[in-house]
Parts: sequence; C-alpha cells; structure tokens
Amino acid sequence: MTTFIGLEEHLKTWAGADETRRGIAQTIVSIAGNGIAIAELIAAGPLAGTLGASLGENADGDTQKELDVRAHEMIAAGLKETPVAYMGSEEAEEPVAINPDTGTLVVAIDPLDGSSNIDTNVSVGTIFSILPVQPGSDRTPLGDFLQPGTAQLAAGIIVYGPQTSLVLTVGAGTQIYILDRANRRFLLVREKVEIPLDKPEYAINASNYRFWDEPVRAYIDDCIAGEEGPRATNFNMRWIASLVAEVYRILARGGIFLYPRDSRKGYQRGRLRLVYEANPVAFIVEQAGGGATDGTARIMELKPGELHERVPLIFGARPKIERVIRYHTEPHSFVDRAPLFGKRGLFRM
Ligand SMILES: O=P(O)(O)OC[C@H]1O[C@](O)(COP(=O)(O)O)[C@@H](O)[C@@H]1O
Ligand SMILES: [Mg+2]
Ligand SMILES: [Mg+2]
Repeated sequence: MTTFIGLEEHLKTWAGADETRRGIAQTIVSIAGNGIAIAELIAAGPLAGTLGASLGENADGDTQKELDVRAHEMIAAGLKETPVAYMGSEEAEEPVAINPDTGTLVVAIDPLDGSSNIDTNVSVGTIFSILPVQPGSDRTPLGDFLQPGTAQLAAGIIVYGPQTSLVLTVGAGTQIYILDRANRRFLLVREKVEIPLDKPEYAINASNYRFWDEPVRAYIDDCIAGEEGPRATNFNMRWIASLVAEVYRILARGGIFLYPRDSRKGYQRGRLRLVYEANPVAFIVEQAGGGATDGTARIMELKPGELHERVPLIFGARPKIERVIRYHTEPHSFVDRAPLFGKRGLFRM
C-alpha cells in the first residue's frame, strides 16, 4: 500500500532549521487546519445553518455571505499562533492586525472564493498568499500587501469539492495534498504538478461576449471556429464560476482560463483581485509550468496600488498564454486573416 506524507511532516523537512521557512510552514499549517474546519461546515450545508445567507456587502461592494464572514474570522483567529503581522482579506476594507508588533509575515487571503456557489453544492475554496514584512522604519501594514507577486514566499488554494484538496507552492514546484477526512490530515498526492500543454479547452463567462475587447473576442472566436478555423482544432468549454475549481482543473488537465476586462460598469479592470486572487493563482500556475497574464504583462510583475485592486486574469498552459498575449500586442496576428474566416462574431458562425 502507498504511504502518503502528511503536510506538516513534508513542510518540516522543507523548512529544516531555517527560521523564515519555519514561520511560513506554521502559517500554512494554520490556514490548512482551518480549511479542514471550513470543509466540514461546507459539507454539512444547511445542517450547519444558513451559510449562503447574504449579510450585506464587503469593502468592494460584493455581496457578503455568512460563510464568507465565518471563514474570515476562523482563519484570522488561527493566525494568532503564527508569525503573521497582518491579514489582508477580501472581507475587510483594511489589513487586520494579527501580531502587529512581532509578526514577520503577512497573509493576503480570499477566505471563501466562489461564494455565489454556496447554495448550489459546487466547489468553492480559499485562496492565500504569504509575503514578507518589508524592512525599514517607514513601512506601513498596507505597503506590505502592495509588493508585486514575485515577492510571494508561498501561495495556496484549498478546494472544497468532492475531495478537499490543498494546492500549494513554496517556490519549489506545485504540490497537491488531499484531505484524509478520517484522520483530519492533508496528505501529499502530487509532488510536482505539470500543466498538460495541448488540451483544447477554454473557460470564460461567455455571457459577457459583447462587452469584451477585440483581442479576447478574436481568441474565443478562433476556438469556437474549431476545425474549420485558424486553430484547426475543435475546442471544449467549461465555466464553473469558481476560480479555485478552474485552477484545479487546469492543473489536472490543461487549458486556459480568462476573466478579461470588459466594458460593463465596474469591470474596466476585470473582476478578480490582484493581491489575494490573481497573484497566488499566478504563482501556483507558473510553478506548474504555466503562465498568467493580464493580456500583455506577467501578473506577478504588476505593482498593486491598493489591497482590493482588480485585474484582468488569464492563465493556463504556457503556449496558450503566449498566443493570447500575441493577440493583444500584435493585433495583425488575428486581423490579417479575418477575410479567410468570414465575418467574426459568436452568433454569426
Ligand atoms: O459570476 P461571474 O462573473 O462568472 O464570476 C465568477 C468569478 O467570481 C468569483 O466567484 C469571485 O470570487 P468571490 O466569490 O471570492 O467574490 C470567482 O471565483 C469566479 O471565477
Ligand atoms: Mg474570490
Ligand atoms: Mg471571496
């Protein structure tokens, strides 16, 4: 029988005697521990109360559900026992003080991602990013969260799905752990994830087609055109409306995910948040050999201006990301051949 290494043991080996690594490991173990408690709440569904009930709006004007708030509070309480100074959360306008005087790390977090899916029994998740407290006497708590994604020390997502899984990177590849429910432990099942390169599959909320910019429309048109189009391949489409589940699928079988900017009010910079959604996802995906871009720039090199800043997010297998960037930076790459494929447009094909 295969024996699986537990998360704590695995991180302990990685950290050795290194003080910073030990702090990172402790922080991950704390978040993962609360992830187990959140998984149990989600699995109980209505038996655990009105988890999907709307409580109001968060800092960004999104509806806040009971489970959003409970997940935020559980994780913040757990971090008290770690070297975390502040937690920057989707559910709080300002960074929340954890151990402000002694902490050496900060955690940026989306405590519950995909919360519009709570009542529909579809996978939801937690997304987190661990960054160092910056040196210098003029540092501010907020400033620690506004470092580019390249400064991340670790990033993870917990997917509360048929299996509860933890996808993690500490900068040495991407690992996947699965929750052994009977023993309440995460066990390592994949040591080094590599995103398959050529799966013809894309994920996008196609109901926004008419609001997209031309490069994104052209990219999707070319996928939809299938064997008769410029890609000469039939594509499949997925949209779970749960970022964590889309990341997991892309790690497992490849493809591309797009949440681009669009012309709707409030979507000029897309929907997803740079600091606690796009950056951790980009780190995980890059460590699995993939890429993440806003259409032209590498996500992890963007300098955030605020904690809740939004960003267009496109990630997946690297050749697909390179193609999307070409559509944005060299428009002739799709415009030139337009006559060959007739009039563009989703509904005209
Ligand atoms: O409803 P839309 O526009 O398709 O957006 C879905 C996206 O919104 C999100 O639910 C945003 O995250 P939150 O639930 O944390 O606000 C993502 O998980 C998902 O990719
Ligand atoms: Mg989210
Ligand atoms: Mg959320």
